[in-house]
Amino acid sequence: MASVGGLCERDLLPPQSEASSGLGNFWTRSTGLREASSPSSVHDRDSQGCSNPRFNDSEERAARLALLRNHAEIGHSSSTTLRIPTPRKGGKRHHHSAHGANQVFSAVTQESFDSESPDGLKRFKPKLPNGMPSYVKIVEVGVRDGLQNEKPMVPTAVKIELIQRLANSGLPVVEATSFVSPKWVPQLADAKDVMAGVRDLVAEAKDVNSEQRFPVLTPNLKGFEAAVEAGAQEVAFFTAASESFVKANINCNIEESLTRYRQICKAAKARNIPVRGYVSCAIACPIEGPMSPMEVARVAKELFEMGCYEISLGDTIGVGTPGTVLPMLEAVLEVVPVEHLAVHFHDTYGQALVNILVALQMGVNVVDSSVAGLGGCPYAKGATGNVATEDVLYLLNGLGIKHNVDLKKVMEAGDFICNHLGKPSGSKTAVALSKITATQSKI
Ligand SMILES: CC(C)(COP(=O)([O-])OP(=O)([O-])OC[C@H]1O[C@@H](n2cnc3c(N)ncnc32)[C@H](O)[C@@H]1OP(=O)([O-])[O-])[C@@H](O)C(=O)NCCC(=O)NCCSC(=O)C[C@@](C)(O)CC(=O)[O-]
Repeated sequence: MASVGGLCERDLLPPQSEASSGLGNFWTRSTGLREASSPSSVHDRDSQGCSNPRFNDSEERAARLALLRNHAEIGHSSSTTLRIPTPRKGGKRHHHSAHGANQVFSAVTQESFDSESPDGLKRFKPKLPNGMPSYVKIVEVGVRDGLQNEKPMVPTAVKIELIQRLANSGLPVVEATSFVSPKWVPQLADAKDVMAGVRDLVAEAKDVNSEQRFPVLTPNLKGFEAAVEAGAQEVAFFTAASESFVKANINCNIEESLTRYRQICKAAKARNIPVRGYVSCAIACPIEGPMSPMEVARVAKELFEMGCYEISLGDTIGVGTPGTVLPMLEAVLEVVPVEHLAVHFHDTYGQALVNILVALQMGVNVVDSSVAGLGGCPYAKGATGNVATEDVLYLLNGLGIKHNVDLKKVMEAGDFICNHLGKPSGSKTAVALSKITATQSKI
């Protein structure tokens, strides 16, 4: 077993792992519905690049939502309530005495250990709620969303090396930079040079028909043309559910942003370039406060209908909890199929992972994250970066969900950029694992 810096591979796994194959079977057994498949390649996707149709029709989706409600009863009044039912036996609420509860607990824990772990270590077998995807695509946004918030200029060579390291970890998507106004985002003024530095990586990914993509942000046609000229093979644009945020971020209103993006979609379609769309402030806006799920859904639907193959729903300031994320996702799922959705959580209040769990339960299988939790929001004081990629990988490992990313290499990329920035990692997983030595570790 490989060991790096006192860390060995098993340290990178939570107290259970590698059981993704059982997940889908469990889903199929419990529901009688078709098992969701992992996308073999993003190139297999439909005209705008989508595959892995997780819900073919609204009946399946309704069935999943019904299942979810069994786990968490959802109130449909204006303030949503989540109620986790207590265990039932014989149709009645079942109350354990303290002694009984201990007996039940020890039986459960013994059953839950996997005695056939290949390395002889005790691991918990994943015991998952229904409806989880068997594969999750991670969209790494640290180089763009993370670094755009850093005041000191990061040298182009450091950005290029960071992209190379992240790509080398197996991450299927690494957002490389933004072709935005350098007056608005000075940190990314070197977009053209960054793309020149990763040109070989981008070309190689295309040549070998690999899954790997290096999209760039483009806020208008000018940015799109510059991105294409610099060799971009995929672009993303961004609007929001909040008028004030759109004005602050791209100096126009929501409708004007949609008009710009229809132009980009048309130009991108002519060149066969896949387009991703972001809806910021999907939960709340730093200027306007809480957002209506219906407005988030309306904007997401517009982006989907104009040709975005994926819509990423951003909790830009990281204020969401399952209580607000769930009704937002429900509203969006009414108008955009789940296989076209991604979630993008910032972790300001430490809610990102639990929100991701809710999204997974809803069938979403694309998660944006940022190495070492880099980032923030220039319009919201105190807002922290995206959920750390390392933390998402640890969660997925624990759930037995495939992701095809090497956590150790992501941690090394995180060390690289944190050393450069002179700041500690924002990833709890990276911090914890970096303190564990191979001999100490029992996990
Ligand atoms: C959209 C604009 C350009 C409008 O800005 P504007 O000032 O209204 O634009 P303009 O058309 O009047 O042009 C002003 C100047 O910018 C130039 N310009 C115009 N366009 C470009 C371009 N593409 N690339 C380079 N230069 C450009 C243009 O040529 C001109 O140059 P000048 O004549 O003054 O020398 C500006 O507001 C902008 O660049 N905004 C970008 C803001 C940004 O990048 N925000 C962060 C990304 S969003 C985000 O992080 C959220 C997300 C996606 O992660 C999800 C989440 O967390 O919710």
